[in-house]
Amino acid sequence: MGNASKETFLITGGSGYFGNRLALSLHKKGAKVILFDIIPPSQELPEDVVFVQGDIREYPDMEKAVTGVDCVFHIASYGMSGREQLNRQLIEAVNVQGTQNILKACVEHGVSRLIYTSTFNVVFGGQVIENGDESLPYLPLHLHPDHYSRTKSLADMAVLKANGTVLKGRSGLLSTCALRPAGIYGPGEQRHLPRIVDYIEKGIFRFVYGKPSSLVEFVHVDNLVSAHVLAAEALTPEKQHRAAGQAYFISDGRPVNNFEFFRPLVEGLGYRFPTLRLPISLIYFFAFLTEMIHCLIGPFYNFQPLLTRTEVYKTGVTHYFSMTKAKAELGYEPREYNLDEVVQWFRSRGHGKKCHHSFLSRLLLNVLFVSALVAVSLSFLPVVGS
Ligand SMILES: NC(=O)c1ccc[n+]([C@@H]2O[C@H](COP(=O)([O-])OP(=O)(O)OC[C@H]3O[C@@H](n4cnc5c(N)ncnc54)[C@H](O)[C@@H]3O)[C@@H](O)[C@H]2O)c1
Repeated sequence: MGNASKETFLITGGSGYFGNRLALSLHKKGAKVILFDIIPPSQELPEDVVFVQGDIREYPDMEKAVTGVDCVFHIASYGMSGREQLNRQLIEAVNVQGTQNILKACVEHGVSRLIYTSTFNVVFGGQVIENGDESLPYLPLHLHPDHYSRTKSLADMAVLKANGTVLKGRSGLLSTCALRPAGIYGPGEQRHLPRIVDYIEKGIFRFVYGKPSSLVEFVHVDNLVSAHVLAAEALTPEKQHRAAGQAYFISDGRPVNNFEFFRPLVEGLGYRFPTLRLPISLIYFFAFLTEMIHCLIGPFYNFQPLLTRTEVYKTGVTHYFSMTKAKAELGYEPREYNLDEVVQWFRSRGHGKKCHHSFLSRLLLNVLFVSALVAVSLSFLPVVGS
């Protein structure tokens, strides 16, 4: 990794799944790594990896953290999935104001490189995208059905706009870029996989939805780490600041049907893959109802919605991107991974089918499931007399 072994990297959101993995990789290469997060890392870190507890919403915290740093990986975010998606104020404060604080702190304290971990969602809002590239415009902000995607988009714009800002107190400019990953997977991933395994184990994963030909993408955590390391290099003068002011989509480069992608996990844990396929419009409506109900009773009982609308189209509507720009400009070469290590990770923690449900409990689950479906379908019908 060139000169990076002598450099100091700050990772915001460093206690999260991806931030932590990036930290370990940079540390292995001999770099000095500082993790910045509101919560301490859940895993033990090598002794010389520094953890700074702080909040990106607090500018003084950021000022302290960036002092003496060569390059920032801005990864901290809030509101991506589940019930978090519905906490609008916090999402805005972390994703937008937090990003502005970091950019300001970099300029004020002479940090010359910043890589932002963005998302596919900045251009995707439920429309079909086949082999899209970075020339695609941002999705108009009012079309984002969820706050997370809208605020990630605002942060992505702010980061790219800050590229070329004159640094205070030293010569030089701030170089920034945005990496826009697909859904992240890998052993120990905590955001999506445990929820999916929970649904499989509770017998809720009994159907798939959308067309079998719909394609989405994922990125293995280590491919995403390599893209970030390459992006940090591509912002240096040695690489002619090649990535400065640029955005890159990052995935494994293998479009796949969302549910087929998870088949090895379902079957690897000893469960039957569902054969029932439902129309995506029905599931979208169900997600809409769940969000409405959450809106009403969320302040008293903040339950985890089964699915949100964004999750429905992220999993059921075709959207995949070309890796040509990342390959050409960053030298990104995704390695091939499968879900074997993920299955092993869950199995080694006691997951996997152990015994068969009794006939009665299976019957009860089926009755519950069919009743829920009938209730949702009936709510599509106009009310008699109205
Ligand atoms: N997980 C995915 O599938 C996915 C897909 C596309 C993009 N991304 C982006 O990748 C990045 C990493 O994702 P992840 O799954 O590792 O997320 P994560 O939730 O595991 O990590 C985010 C970290 O940010 C920290 N954080 C939140 N608010 C903070 C604050 N105010 N101050 C300081 N730290 C704060 C959290 O404590 C957490 O440790 C995020 O920016 C996310 O938007 C993730």
